[in-house]
Parts: sequence; C-alpha cells; structure tokens
Amino acid sequence: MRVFTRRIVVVGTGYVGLTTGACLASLGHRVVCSDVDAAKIRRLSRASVDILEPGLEELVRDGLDSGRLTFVVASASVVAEAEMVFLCVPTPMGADGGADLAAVESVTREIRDQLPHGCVLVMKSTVPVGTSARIAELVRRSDVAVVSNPEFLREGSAVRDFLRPDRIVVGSAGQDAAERVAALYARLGAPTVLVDAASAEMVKYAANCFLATKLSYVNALAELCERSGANIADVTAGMGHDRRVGRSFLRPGPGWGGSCLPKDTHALMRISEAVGFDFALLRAAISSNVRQRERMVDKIAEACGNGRANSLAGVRIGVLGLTFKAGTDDLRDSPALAVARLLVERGAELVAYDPGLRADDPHLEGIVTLVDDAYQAAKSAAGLVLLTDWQEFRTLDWPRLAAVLDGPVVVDTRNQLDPEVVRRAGVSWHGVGHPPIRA
Ligand SMILES: NC(=O)C1=CN([C@@H]2O[C@H](COP(=O)(O)OP(=O)(O)OC[C@H]3O[C@@H](n4cnc5c(N)ncnc54)[C@H](O)[C@@H]3O)[C@@H](O)[C@H]2O)C=CC1
Ligand SMILES: O=C(O)[C@H]1O[C@H](OP(=O)(O)OP(=O)(O)OC[C@H]2O[C@@H](n3ccc(=O)[nH]c3=O)[C@H](O)[C@@H]2O)[C@H](O)[C@@H](O)[C@@H]1O
Repeated sequence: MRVFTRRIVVVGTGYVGLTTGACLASLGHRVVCSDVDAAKIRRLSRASVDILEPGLEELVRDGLDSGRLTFVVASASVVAEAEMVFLCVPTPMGADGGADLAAVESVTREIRDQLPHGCVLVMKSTVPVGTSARIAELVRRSDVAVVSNPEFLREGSAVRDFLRPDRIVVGSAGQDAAERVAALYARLGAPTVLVDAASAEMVKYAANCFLATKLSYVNALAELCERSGANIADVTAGMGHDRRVGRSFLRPGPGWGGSCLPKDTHALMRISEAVGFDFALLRAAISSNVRQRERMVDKIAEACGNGRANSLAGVRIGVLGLTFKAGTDDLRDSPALAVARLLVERGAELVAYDPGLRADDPHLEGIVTLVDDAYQAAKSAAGLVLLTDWQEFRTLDWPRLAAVLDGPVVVDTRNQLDPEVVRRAGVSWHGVGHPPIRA
C-alpha cells in the first residue's frame, strides 16, 4: 500500500501524545511533538523517556535517528507547516467533576492564527460531547476542520495498543477531513468507525464508563460470593466463556482507578446532568467503587488488626504494589494508594514495595516507606497486603516471607497468589470473593 507522508504536530508529550507522535513517525510520517515542559522536551530530544511504556523509548530513538521525529517547546512556532495538529493535552477532573478544558482551549487560542489553510485540528484528548464543535468556534476559521479522534490505548501497553488497535474512531462533520485522519492509520488494518464528532466524543466516555461499570459489577459479585459461599474465580470463568460477556475485565480488585476511568466516569455524570439525564446506573458504579476501597480496608483491619474494632494503631503492614495497575509507574488515582491512605488514617505503619516505583517518589511522602523488595516489606509486619497485580508477586518465596513476617497472614486484594502455596508456608490467605484459606 502506498503511504502518504504527512506533516504532523502533536501537542502534549504524555502517555497519549508521546505514543501518538512516536508511532505516527514509525508509520512514516514527519512528526513534531511539542510540550510546555521544557525539561521534558530536552530529555526527549536525547531519547530519554521518563514513563514506563514498553517499546516507547526505542520508537523515540528510531524516530530521532531517522529525522522523522523532533521535539520542540513552543507549539505556535511549528504548526504553520502542519497538515494535521493533534491535541493530546490533559483534560483532568475539574472542581465540579467535569472535564477541565483549560489546556485544550489555551493551546487552541495559541495556535489558531498560525494554522495553515486546509489544516485539520485533531482532538485526541478525551473531551465532553460538543467540545469539537466549541473548539471549531474558537478557531474561527472556515478553512480549518476540527476532527474528533479519541484514543483507547492503555497505560503499560500504549505502543502495542496504538499500533494494534481494536478500532479507530473518527468523528467529523466533514467527510474529507475525517477521511484524511482515518488514512493516517490505514496501514494498521483496524476497523474504522466514521461518525459525527459528538458521537465520536461519546464513544470514548461510553467505552471507559462501560469498563468501569463492568468492574464495579464484578467487585459487587465478589462480595456476594464471599457472603454466599461461592468462588468468584469460578463464577467469572463460567461467565467469561459466554462471548457476549467476554473474559476480559472480570478480575475483582481493590477498585478501579488510574488517570482516566475515575475522571471519565465523573465527567459523563456531569455531561448527563447538563442535559437533565439521571445516569443512576453510572452513579452506582462510582459509589460502589468508593465502597470497594473501604471494604478492602475493613478486610485488612480484620485480618491484620490488633483486635480492637477498626483500629490499626501502631500495626505494621507490608504492602505489595501501589501503582494503579501492574506494568505502569502511574500513581494517579491509584486504588492501591487510596487503600494505603485509609490504612494510615486508621493508624497503620506501612512499608511498601512496588517494582515500578522509586523510593523518592513525592506522592508517597508521609504515607509509606518504600523498600527494595517484598521480603523487606514483610519484615516484622503483622501481615502483608497485595494491592497491585504485578506479575512478579506470583512467584514470591513464601517460606522466606513466612520466616520474616510477625503475623502469618496475607490479604490478596487481586487474587494474584496461589492460596495453596501460601498456606503450605504457614501463612493464611484472605482473597476477594472467596472464603479465606487458613494456615
Ligand atoms: N493516559 C492514558 O492512558 C490515556 C489518556 N487519554 C486522554 O489523553 C489526554 C492526555 O492524557 P495523558 O497523555 O495521560 O496526559 P499526561 O499528563 O501524561 O501528559 C500531558 C502532557 O501535556 C503537556 N501539556 C499540558 N499543557 C500543555 C499545553 N498547554 N501545551 C503543550 N503541552 C501541554 C504536559 O506537560 C504533559 O507532558 C487526556 O485527555 C486523557 O484523558 C486517552 C486515552 C488513554
Ligand atoms: O482513557 C484511558 O486513559 C484509558 O483507560 C483505560 O486504560 P488504563 O487507565 O490504562 O487502565 P486499565 O487497564 O483499563 O485498568 C483500569 C483499572 O481497572 C483495574 N482492573 C482492570 C481489569 C480487571 O479485570 N480488573 C481491574 O481491577 C486496573 O487494575 C485499573 O485500576 C482503558 O482500558 C483504555 O482503553 C483507555 O484508553
């Protein structure tokens, strides 16, 4: 297939922007990535990537070496040559729960007069329904099209997800601009959904909120299993074989988190409220997720506590994992960190190990002491708590852990461990959606 090389500017070099820029360069396009963070741009210009994403640093290095990928600080200075400009800036949760569009709007104002005739402004950031239309008004140019092209990559597998997407969604009022954006991805061979901009914007929230609701359902089912004597692993295995249900996103845990599911569920609540729709189902999914974290803390207090109801005063607990999921160093809205904070509020002293984190991470100050391995975290602890599903936790040396633990108990909030291996080492296992297995 013939590949048309496009001149592309990507604004914002975070998980989405950097992955988009590096991957589009690897597909043969000429990409300039810009960011307001000058130090980050200096590092990226030396192919130094400061997020944990398999394959990303290699792609950045290849892009720099080939000359197809460059990094700059000021966006306005480089868009004049661009055929397409991708906005990949943050849209964090605002004070009212809705998406804060300040960065999207400020970049638009900064670049609108520099955009060349025929340029397409592509909204890759997750934005509420109607934002592309509002941005088009802000651009004030009939010769510049605004197209919605939401991103569905996951952290920890961003490059793979970008290059092997389940689908590409492009939303626009204009057929020509939408087709130009879709053509960028033609080599990936993914199904392409061409819709209007509002529908494309809604697809992004609809998908993330569906996943969040699915997880809240599974976590609630796990609680029901605990109360009724069923085993959640067997239940989800039985459900997952039904292709209409699917096997993925059925693992119970300490609640769902990360930089997107929490903010996007709240944003869709605000979007619903704005049009007078009471999205009770989604509200329940959100509150059930808050409750899930508290339920885990109660479970931990019961298993590791000092016998006094709800108090963990002076109780030392070893923590395995703090990031919001395995394979990432991202702590944004991490359920593991939320549980850790609640444990500290109840008086616990936490010593934690996480393979993705450095001891000087500023988010951890005053919450946990970070150590270099699981055995140091377990030393003299009244119990161990597994909060993130890192693969390496599956192969821990349980006799070695049992020898250093004060209290022979582990609360496995991700059902990651083999309870039988743990029990044989003399440690009691408390999972989720399953009766405890006592040593
Ligand atoms: N993180 C993820 O897995 C996914 C995120 N998204 C969405 O993509 C958007 C970006 O998210 P992330 O990449 O996670 O954000 P991030 O926080 O990792 O990176 C954002 C980058 O934008 C830069 N930036 C901020 N304001 C800027 C400005 N005015 N001009 C230029 N650069 C600016 C920041 O310095 C930072 O480098 C959000 O809307 C998010 O909801 C969508 C799919 C996946
Ligand atoms: O918009 C976004 O930012 C992205 O949000 C999620 O991706 P991500 O935040 O990387 O994380 P997920 O892999 O979806 O996990 C989200 C949370 O659910 C939890 N989870 C996931 C799956 C599961 O079975 N059980 C479970 O508890 C994870 O531990 C994590 O806390 C979506 O999966 C992406 O498609 C989307 O692009």
